[in-house]
Amino acid sequence: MEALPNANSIAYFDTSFHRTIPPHISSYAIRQDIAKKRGLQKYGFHGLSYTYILHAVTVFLHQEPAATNLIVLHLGSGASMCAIRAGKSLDTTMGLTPLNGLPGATRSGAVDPSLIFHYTNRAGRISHDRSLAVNVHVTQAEDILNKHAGWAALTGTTDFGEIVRQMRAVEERRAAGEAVGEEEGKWKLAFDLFVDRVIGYVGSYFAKLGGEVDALVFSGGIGERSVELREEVGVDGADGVVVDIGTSKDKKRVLVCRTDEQLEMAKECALSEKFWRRN
Ligand SMILES: Nc1ncnc2c1ncn2[C@@H]1O[C@H](COP(=O)(O)OP(=O)(O)O)[C@@H](O)[C@H]1O
Ligand SMILES: CC(=O)OP(=O)(O)O
Ligand SMILES: [Mg+2]
Repeated sequence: MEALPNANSIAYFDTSFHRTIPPHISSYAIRQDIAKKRGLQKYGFHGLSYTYILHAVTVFLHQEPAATNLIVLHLGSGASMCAIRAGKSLDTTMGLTPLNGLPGATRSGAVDPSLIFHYTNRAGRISHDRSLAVNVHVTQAEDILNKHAGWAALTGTTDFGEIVRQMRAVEERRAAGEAVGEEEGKWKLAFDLFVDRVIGYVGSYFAKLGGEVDALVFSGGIGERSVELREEVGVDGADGVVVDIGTSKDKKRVLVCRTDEQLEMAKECALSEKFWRRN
């Protein structure tokens, strides 16, 4: 801003791609007058990434977006998934905020919302007795679930690659007959927990798309690089912007797409006529 004081600043909303999510999917089952007044609905995130991936994948498949159904996994420090029907977002795992859905580096992902009240209560169960409240205000719960949960809370690292390496090392030590402390089970717990949530949404989105899925697309640091995770979700593979890594057990196409949110923003700016008009 200081270096280019006369430049226009352009903001892109990471939620725009998800504006096509139908109301019965984007609404929460709460009073709708309050929901509308306060804007309490599913917005979804990683929209720039999904826009980029949809374009790259449809070019790769030689298919029109309007004729393409995908299940896309954006698995990075922040992780989400998207069901794309006829080139449009039908559902996504993040919600009103990025907290919902899959766990991530420091996010818990979906939890039973009542967990917050149990977490902040000494008794471990809901009570109206204030003396039982621990020194955690409910508003702090949002911070805890966003910034002090996920891999960081489960294992002490935010690096998923490290979790996979440690899990493998433990398995090797076990196989060699070495004693392994109970605490070392945390690596596998984090890995398996993530795989479980991912598979849960793959199944849900497969059903929502009526089984008509052109491809399952892996992206984000974990999706692009973790062969272990892809194997657990049912597939395996390589390198390039979009790579065909074969078919899953049910004969669905599996792709890996190196996503690029910055390039998507730059492209949208470059292609928008209005940004090139002189004032
Ligand atoms: N080979 C790998 N196996 C598993 N995880 C990996 C591998 N390489 C990178 N990662 C993980 O990818 C994550 C970062 O993904 P990225 O999409 O760059 O995140 P961000 O959301 O910060 O942009 C880190 O947790 C990193 O450990
Ligand atoms: C919503 C979002 O972009 O999350 P992250 O930056 O963690 O990927
Ligand atoms: Mg990210």
